[in-house]
Amino acid sequence: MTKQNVVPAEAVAAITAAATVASSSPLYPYPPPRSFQKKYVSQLDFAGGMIGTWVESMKASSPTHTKAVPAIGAPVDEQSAAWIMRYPSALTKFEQITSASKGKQIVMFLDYDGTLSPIVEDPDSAFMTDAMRAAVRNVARYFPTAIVTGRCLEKVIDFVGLTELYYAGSHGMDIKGPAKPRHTKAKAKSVLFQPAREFLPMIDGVYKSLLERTKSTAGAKVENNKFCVSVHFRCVEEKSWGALIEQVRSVLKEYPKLRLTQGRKVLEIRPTIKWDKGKALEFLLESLGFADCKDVMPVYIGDDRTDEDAFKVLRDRGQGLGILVSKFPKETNATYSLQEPTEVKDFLVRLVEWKRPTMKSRSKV
Ligand SMILES: O=P(O)(O)OC[C@H]1O[C@H](O[C@H]2O[C@H](CO)[C@@H](O)[C@H](O)[C@H]2O)[C@H](O)[C@@H](O)[C@@H]1O
Repeated sequence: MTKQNVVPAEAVAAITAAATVASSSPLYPYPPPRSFQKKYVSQLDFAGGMIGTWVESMKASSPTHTKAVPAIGAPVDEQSAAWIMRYPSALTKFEQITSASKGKQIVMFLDYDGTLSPIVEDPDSAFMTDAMRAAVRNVARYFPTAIVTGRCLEKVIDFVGLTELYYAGSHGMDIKGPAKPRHTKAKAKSVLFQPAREFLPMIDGVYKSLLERTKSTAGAKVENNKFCVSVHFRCVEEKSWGALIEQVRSVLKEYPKLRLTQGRKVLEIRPTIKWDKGKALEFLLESLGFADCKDVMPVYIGDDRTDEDAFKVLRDRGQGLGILVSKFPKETNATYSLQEPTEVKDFLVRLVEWKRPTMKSRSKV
């Protein structure tokens, strides 16, 4: 797990300060400022006085006043225009993306919630549409494709329903490949990797304790994601967020080997190992035989803080590109943006349409 997902006390203070600025700025702090990312890798600072700052962090990551980026063709205000110049739409820059991929194998990495499925109140009802499923299926015919998610493997495979994909569940801590890999350069073998296996009994224990401890908070939902646990506060009244974080704190103080990070109206509890979606991306590229390969172009599409780890890996490698799914201007390590899952679907469909004639004309040569 990298530093940028951890939201320790001092970073939270910075977030709070930045959030004040955010009322006059189009950007809300996401991820926390870099100066605060380095120091805190695994500690969970939950001293009594920090509850308030956690609540501030929860508010800062759930903005309600930020202006949405206007849809393509709609009038654009100055601030959104500056953001969209910096992170242009992957649809309007489609040709730029495809020409960058000339001579290279695209490998597609897709986050699930907020990327393939719209964000909904009930995590068990976050279904993807049939049209999205068809788009992902078609993409996987032409490019090796992996779903990289905070969800547990079983649930996301159930939601997606495509056996031909690679899956990295539990924020990359549970990786599984298709039974019959199609595109791999490496000798075909099924991939299975679980770097946090030893944490399974601990995660089970913390899940049960969190279920018990948070049951008095109306709307709170605890989800067991096998190698990590999510505590959802989307349906918790804001006035109860402090009580909820205190309940989570009281459980986690018994588990120094676990840490707390934050996603979209969700608190995520996971092992302190240095493993994240970025590491999962690198692992999968290696498994596919593209470890030190120059002619590969990984494309990662995601909407959440945890996806920033993968965007950053691509930036640091100087290879491939990240596409942030967001209706709101955010700081990001991605290169391009898309506003919502329907635009993700449109992008995937265009990619297949672009690849299909290329494949046909090649086969005639
Ligand atoms: O890595 P992801 O695939 O983006 O998973 C991150 C979390 O996604 C889910 O929660 C989010 O989506 C829910 C359904 O739309 C929504 O109700 C919730 O507020 C969001 O945070 C999932 O339920 C979590 O376990 C994942 O950690």
